[in-house]
Amino acid sequence: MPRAGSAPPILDFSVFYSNNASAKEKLVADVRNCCRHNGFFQITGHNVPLELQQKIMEWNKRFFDLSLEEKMTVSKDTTNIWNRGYELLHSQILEEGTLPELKEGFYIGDEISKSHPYFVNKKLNSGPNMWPDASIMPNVEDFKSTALDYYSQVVALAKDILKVLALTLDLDEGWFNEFATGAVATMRLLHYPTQPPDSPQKLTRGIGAHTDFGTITLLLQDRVAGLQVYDYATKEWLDVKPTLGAFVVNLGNLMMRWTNDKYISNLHRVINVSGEERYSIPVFFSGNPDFVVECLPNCRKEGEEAKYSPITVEQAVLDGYAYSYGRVEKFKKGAAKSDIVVQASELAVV
Ligand SMILES: O=C(O)CCC(=O)C(=O)O
Ligand SMILES: [Fe+2]
Repeated sequence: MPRAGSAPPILDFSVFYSNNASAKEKLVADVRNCCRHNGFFQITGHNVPLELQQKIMEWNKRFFDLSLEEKMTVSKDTTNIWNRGYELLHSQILEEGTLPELKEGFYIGDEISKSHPYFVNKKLNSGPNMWPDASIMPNVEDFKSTALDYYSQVVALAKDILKVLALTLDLDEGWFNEFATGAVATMRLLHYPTQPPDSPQKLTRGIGAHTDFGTITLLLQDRVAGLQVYDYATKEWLDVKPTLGAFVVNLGNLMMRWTNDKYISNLHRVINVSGEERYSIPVFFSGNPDFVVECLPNCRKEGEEAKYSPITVEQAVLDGYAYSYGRVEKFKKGAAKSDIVVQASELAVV
């Protein structure tokens, strides 16, 4: 476990909070295997209540049900200097050679003010959240408190998962504490309209094949499938079917870098051909922006070189953003259009 060709397993995280040492050891071993295999696993038995997951998912739907004009009142491009608020359909291309993505989003982070040092110093695009006006969204206070409660509980869970990850690497359980203090994490509500039947199959993506830029991502899916993880052994895309109450956890590029590629930050994508609207909520845990990530002590042998040079969390994550959003700019200017068909058909994995 896990075998080649099998979807990310569901692990019972409740043993982390128990006194059962052998069950905890088994959890650590299972997580370690997943990290080495494809960097994906799912967890149930965590402390985030099902009702809270369902409530934020309801708000997710209600937000995207607003008219375009209403959503544009909290557009992230009206500020264009920090990464909060509404993002239009077709704003990203994460997979080279595919069309702008069939998804819209709403970015939320820590509820900070304009005097917060992370905003003043433009740390990792942090800034005040943008909430719709009550004239547009009655009961917006409930949206806000639900979103912030959910956000803080998922961030707390991410910190517990980091403790398990430390144990998988034979490090002290608190090894990531300093990195996790003052951490930046970003949550996005996502809506994937169903793919129109006449859209080009090979070029259309809800989100193109990509790896996440940060450290770990905790994803909540609603009941509509569409998420797929690439399996290198079988060269197949594996469906990650939604499971009530479960979080999908995956490692990001920073964790791969940190472990000298011992752990995998894996390709995944969303294609929504279900005929239904799909909603999901990833929380991207980046870490303290100023923390310097360098090869962990026991992830290379004596005398062996680290594959990557040390980098701050901030630099690593911003590089990832520039890469994906830059591609859309290129596309809009028409520069990439002639390449699209060729590149997409060359992909071994479409
Ligand atoms: O919506 C999903 O299921 C996946 C989202 C995702 O991979 C991302 O936002 O990075
Ligand atoms: Fe992702």
